[in-house]
Amino acid sequence: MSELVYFCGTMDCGKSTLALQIEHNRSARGLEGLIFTRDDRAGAGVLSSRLGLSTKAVEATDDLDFYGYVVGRLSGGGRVDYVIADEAQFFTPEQVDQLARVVDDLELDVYAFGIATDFRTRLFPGSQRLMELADRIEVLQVEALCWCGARATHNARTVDGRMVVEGAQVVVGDVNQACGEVGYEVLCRRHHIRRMTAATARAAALSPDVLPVEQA
Ligand SMILES: Nc1ncnc2c1ncn2[C@@H]1O[C@H](COP(=O)(O)OP(=O)(O)O)[C@@H](O)[C@H]1O
Ligand SMILES: Cc1cn([C@H]2C[C@H](O)[C@@H](COP(=O)(O)O)O2)c(=O)[nH]c1=O
Repeated sequence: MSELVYFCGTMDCGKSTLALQIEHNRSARGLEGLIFTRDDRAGAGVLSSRLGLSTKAVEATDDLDFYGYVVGRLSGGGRVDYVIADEAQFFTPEQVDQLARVVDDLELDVYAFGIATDFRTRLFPGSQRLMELADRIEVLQVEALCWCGARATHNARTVDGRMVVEGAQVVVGDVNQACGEVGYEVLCRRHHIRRMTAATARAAALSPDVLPVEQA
C-alpha cells in the first residue's frame, strides 16, 4: 500500500540529507523518482543538504500542480516510482491535497520533508495540511540541540543577532548567519518562549548580578 509520509523536524536536523539518502537507495535499485523542492537555500531547482550533497529537483512554485505534473510525466511515457518533496512547509494546502491524490489514485509513495512551525511557533499551512493527511508522520531521529543541551523543538529567527517574533512567515535563510543578516537558531521550547538564544544566554552569563536594592 502506498503512503504519504511526512518527515518532520526543526531546521538543521537532517531532513534534506534523509531525502537524498532515500533517493540514493531507491535509484541504486533501478527505481525512478520525481524530486520536488521549493526555495532551497542553494537556489531554484536544487535539493541540497548541509553535508554538501545536492541533486536536481523540480521547483514547486505555487502554480505547480503535483498531481498534474506526475500524470503528465506518466502519460508522456516517463516512469515514476516514487515522489520526494523537500521544504514541504512552503507548499500550499491545495498542493498537499494533490500529493495525497498521487498516493491514492496513482499508488505511488510520497515522501515529504519539512519544518512544522515557523519562527513564531505557528504551523506553516503546508505542514498543517500534511499533518492532517499523512499516513505517517516521522520525527527525525538525529536531534538538533538547543544551546542548553536539550532537544531543539522550535525555530527562532534572528535579525542582527537578536531574536524576533514579528515579520513575514517566509524568509529563506540559514542557521549560523553573520551579524546584519536574517538568521535562524534552533531552541528548546523553554528558551524559545523566554526568547533566549545562545548569544543572549552568553551575554546574561557575562553581565554582573544585579544587587538587591535595600528598602529604606
Ligand atoms: N560538518 C558536518 N559534519 C557532520 N555533520 C554535519 C556537518 N554539517 C552538518 N551536519 C549534519 O547535517 C545536519 C543538517 O542536515 P540538513 O539535511 O541540511 O538539515 P535540514 O534539511 O533538516 O535543515 C546537521 O544536523 C548535522 O547533523
Ligand atoms: C523557521 C522558519 C524558516 N524559514 C525558512 C528558512 C529556510 O530557508 C527554510 C528551512 O530550511 P531547512 O532546510 O529546514 O533548514 O525555511 C522560514 O521561511 N520561516 C520560518 O519561520
